[in-house]
Amino acid sequence: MTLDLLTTLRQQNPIVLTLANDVTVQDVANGLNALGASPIMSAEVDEAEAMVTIAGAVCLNLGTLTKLQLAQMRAVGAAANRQHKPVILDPVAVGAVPYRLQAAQTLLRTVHADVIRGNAGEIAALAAWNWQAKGIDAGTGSGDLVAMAQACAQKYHCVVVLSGATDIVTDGQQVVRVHNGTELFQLHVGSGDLLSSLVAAFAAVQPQNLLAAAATAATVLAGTGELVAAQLTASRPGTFAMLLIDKLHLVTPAELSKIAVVD
Ligand SMILES: Nc1ncnc2c1ncn2[C@@H]1O[C@H](COP(=O)(O)OP(=O)(O)OP(=O)(O)O)[C@@H](O)[C@H]1O
Ligand SMILES: Cc1ncsc1CCO
Ligand SMILES: [Mg+2]
Repeated sequence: MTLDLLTTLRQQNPIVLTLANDVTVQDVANGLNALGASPIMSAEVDEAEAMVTIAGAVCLNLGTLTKLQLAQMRAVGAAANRQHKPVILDPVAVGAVPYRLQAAQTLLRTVHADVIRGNAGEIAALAAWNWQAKGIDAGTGSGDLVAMAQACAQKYHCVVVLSGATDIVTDGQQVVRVHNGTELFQLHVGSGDLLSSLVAAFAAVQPQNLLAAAATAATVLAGTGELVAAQLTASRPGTFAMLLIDKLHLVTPAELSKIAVVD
């Protein structure tokens, strides 16, 4: 993991195609843009191939899925696999809604996800581990989160980012833990959606090392949130969300290096 990748990202300004959810689409677009990537969203299956051609990576977010959107995700995902563009999957709420878990599993049979980014409840569901997810939130469960993330990565032959108080990034063997962050992320809906699209942005500039790309994305978002939280005198989720966008634009690799707790 190197934070110099943030400088590369800002120099290259990669196009990130996100098939977003209806709830957080604007936060995701603004977060990507503020950091230094170039967001594009799409809702039309017929433009799938052309969209993937101009993108450096794609993020498929299941947050408000419909049958139409699933068909679009199959088309975009297949095109990205063919064109060797990294595919990031955000399996929103698959731990809470069986329909979603089935939809994600079906999608993963035809599309290879290079990175899956989810909270503990979502990764547990994909790995078929016992857990009680709650809606879009991680929910409760016990067990070794690292082993769970590794099991999911091995099952789907991909990198997994299991986010939470500690973000766990693994390719099934190697493990990177990012200990930065702030509880304010949990009060701002869509922090995870943004993380998934930032993973895509870093994957676009470092496609040959997705473990490092994902770990850098996790460190940049968690570290930036931590820097913002340190400036707030009370728990203010609205202000946090606004200042987070500003700080994603201004934060430097040197600033993040000083506070990063990564092992
Ligand atoms: N308790 C916590 N302490 C510190 N940071 C946290 C905590 N919980 C989550 N984060 C950070 O929040 C970001 C989003 O992760 P999270 O696990 O909340 O995603 P999510 O559940 O998919 O969120 P959402 O559903 O709102 O999109 C990550 O950068 C993670 O490090
Ligand atoms: C609240 C919510 N519902 C579906 S997606 C979403 C945003 C968090 O992923
Ligand atoms: Mg989420």
